[in-house]
Amino acid sequence: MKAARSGNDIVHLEAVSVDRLQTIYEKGRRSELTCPICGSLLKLHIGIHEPPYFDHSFPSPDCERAILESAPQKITGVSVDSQEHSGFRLPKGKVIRESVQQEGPFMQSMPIKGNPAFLEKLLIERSIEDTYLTLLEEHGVTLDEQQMAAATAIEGPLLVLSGAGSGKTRVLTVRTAYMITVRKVDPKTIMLVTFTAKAAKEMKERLLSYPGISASAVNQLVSGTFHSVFYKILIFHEPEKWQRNLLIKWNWEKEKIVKNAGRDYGLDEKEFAYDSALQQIGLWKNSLLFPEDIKPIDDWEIACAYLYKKYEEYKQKTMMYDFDDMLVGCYSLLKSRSDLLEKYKRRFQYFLVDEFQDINKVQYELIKMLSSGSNNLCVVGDDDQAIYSFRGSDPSFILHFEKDYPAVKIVKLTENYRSAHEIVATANRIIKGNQSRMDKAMRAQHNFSEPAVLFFPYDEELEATMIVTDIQEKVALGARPSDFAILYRTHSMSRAIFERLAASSLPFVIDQDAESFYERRIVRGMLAFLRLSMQPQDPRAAAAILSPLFLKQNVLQEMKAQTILRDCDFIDTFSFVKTGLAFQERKLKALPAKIRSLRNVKPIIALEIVEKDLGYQDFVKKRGTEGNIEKGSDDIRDLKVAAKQFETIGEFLDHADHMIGMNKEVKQLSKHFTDAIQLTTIHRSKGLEYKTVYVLSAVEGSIPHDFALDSYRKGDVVPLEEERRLMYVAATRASLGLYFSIPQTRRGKKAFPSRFLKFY
Ligand SMILES: Nc1ncnc2c1ncn2[C@@H]1O[C@H](COP(=O)(O)OP(=O)(O)OP(=O)(O)O)[C@@H](O)[C@H]1O
Repeated sequence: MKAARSGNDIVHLEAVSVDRLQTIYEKGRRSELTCPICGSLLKLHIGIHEPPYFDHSFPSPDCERAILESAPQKITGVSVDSQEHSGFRLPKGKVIRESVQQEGPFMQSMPIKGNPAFLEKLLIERSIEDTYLTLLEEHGVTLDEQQMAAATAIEGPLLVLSGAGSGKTRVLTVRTAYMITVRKVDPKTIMLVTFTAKAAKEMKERLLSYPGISASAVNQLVSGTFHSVFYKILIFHEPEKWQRNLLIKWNWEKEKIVKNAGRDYGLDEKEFAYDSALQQIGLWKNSLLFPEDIKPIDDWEIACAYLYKKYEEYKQKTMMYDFDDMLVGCYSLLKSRSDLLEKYKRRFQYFLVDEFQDINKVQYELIKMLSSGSNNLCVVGDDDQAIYSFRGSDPSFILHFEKDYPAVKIVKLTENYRSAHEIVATANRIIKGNQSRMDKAMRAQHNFSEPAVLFFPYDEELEATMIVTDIQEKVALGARPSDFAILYRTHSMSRAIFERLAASSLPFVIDQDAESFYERRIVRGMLAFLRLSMQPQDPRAAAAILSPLFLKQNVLQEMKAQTILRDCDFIDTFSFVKTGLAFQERKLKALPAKIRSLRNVKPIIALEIVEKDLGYQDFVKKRGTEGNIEKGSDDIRDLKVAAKQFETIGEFLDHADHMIGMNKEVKQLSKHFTDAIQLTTIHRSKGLEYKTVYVLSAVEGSIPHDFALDSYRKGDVVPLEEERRLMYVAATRASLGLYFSIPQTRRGKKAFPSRFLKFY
């Protein structure tokens, strides 16, 4: 149904501008839309596959006909008491004739076309026949020709280039089983390194289910992450140096140490991005660059290099160490003790390294050193899925593996067992745009799905609505919530989808470290102005706006005293604050009236005032939050998009508080839910698979991210290529359904489709 009554107005969808759809949708949720004919409640349905319509549960034939035939061009602009149409009288109401021209009509979704046709796989004669592999096949563990080659070539260096969904986990486990059962390799001499502890556990469990593999053999394998394997070596040889209670486990502990050092250096605790500095320190360390090796190129690196030096000194003095020290420590130990190195070279004869594309310098050097005796090094990875360079991972180790190991045998796993043909073909077209990669194309094993879909919501709000509606439709048809994943480039993009899911009855899970959008530092600071306008007596709201006003925290004491002395609220006290700077005091005198004015305007206007009139924009720029990935100014723009839906400051703040509470609740539930929609970053989705995947905001600036575009403009293509790999990883998580959202506006500005999808 295309028309609905909203108060005294008749809303006709074909005459509604696309930017108003979300507001109309919200009206439906609040039961403010009715059928103009029979008065039943209506909801606006905005899904992905069909144009929006009003959902009328039991329409009478009269409702249907009258509405169907009331084309907007015939009735728009007419303010009527009642109107004769096709023999029916439409009740009193002014038809909303909107500015369709203003933002344009709703844009219909479209399938990605032009993929090559699906080719049935030809049955290839097997060249490797092996009794054990036949036995495994009888257990349901089949291998294709390439997988078999990778599983059985156990001597010498081997690079297994495993495309997405090509069964590398299967290859690694079968290879291990094959070595133990057929080639009689002593499990104690096998080192199996995985990217996560979970992956190691899963592999061991799979191995145990294979014929001929005993629990004791599995227990004797040396397997785990780089950290766990090398830490064991360290505590065996230097127990006094690596005491467990001296391990710095958490980031907040590290932050405390560097913040102390930063204070002496004059860095502001609230304003300096210590988390990014710690990331930079880790990156240097994992690249085997020590404080004395750093040649800083700008102020930021000078500050980080200072903190790095102080951080290392602190650890040395207190005998403490962190996770990065484990690898660097083991590297130094083996470098300085040739006797030990020889011992381990003899002990380990076979090396298997998973996710090799994400290896960093210290990990690579360790493995190279240890395997230099036997030379039996098998590395498995996909250069197209290298997405961790910000942590020091370096895809050039996989790309140039042949240089270090000229005798390497390369096996390419190109059969994709996970995703349907249309998804694989789309992913192939995405990744083909990268220059720096090994040439290969994945081939799907089945063709059981529709093409991937592009859809074009007006903004982030409509994007969230359309996705949730689509999931609701699919769940109604029998899909399980855990079939779905909603993936995004950065966590801050998940605000709207979180809100829409929270308002639905669909179960969903989020990452444990995912903070609520409304708790982000920049957002919290901006909301504090609004809070103070509503609660002028609240010392916490007053304290929260001191930094943005470039005032020291101890000013609060003076303000508290003033509230008592002058019997006034905190807003008034700003005009009495003495800073010794005439221009600042003049500004502060004008502040109370401005802050008080906020409560009487719409939230979006209030935020504009805070941003421009009250200097928040300057504060964000000056505090140095305009870093690489997360920009403070983006948070402001995101907050303004969220605020647009609310009429009063009170409603908006209640909503923000409710969402902060919901975030905690959902995180708690996320620990227990098994059948739930997954909301996560593309980085975190690596290695996982879902039936249906939605990729949020596949537009320029989001993916590829702005910082990669900046680098590209300056002539550096490397970050852009990593962004393309991220898009590839996102696409290849889907087995049956893949949706890219291309909002027409993002953060309040016109958006342009991601260059990675420019083939449609
Ligand atoms: N030879 C095979 N025949 C049938 N199914 C297979 C075969 N090999 C692997 N699979 C299945 O294909 C899917 C993908 O395998 P797996 O998860 O090991 O891929 P992957 O290479 O690790 O993927 P990614 O790198 O994209 O995370 C799994 O469901 C696995 O059981």
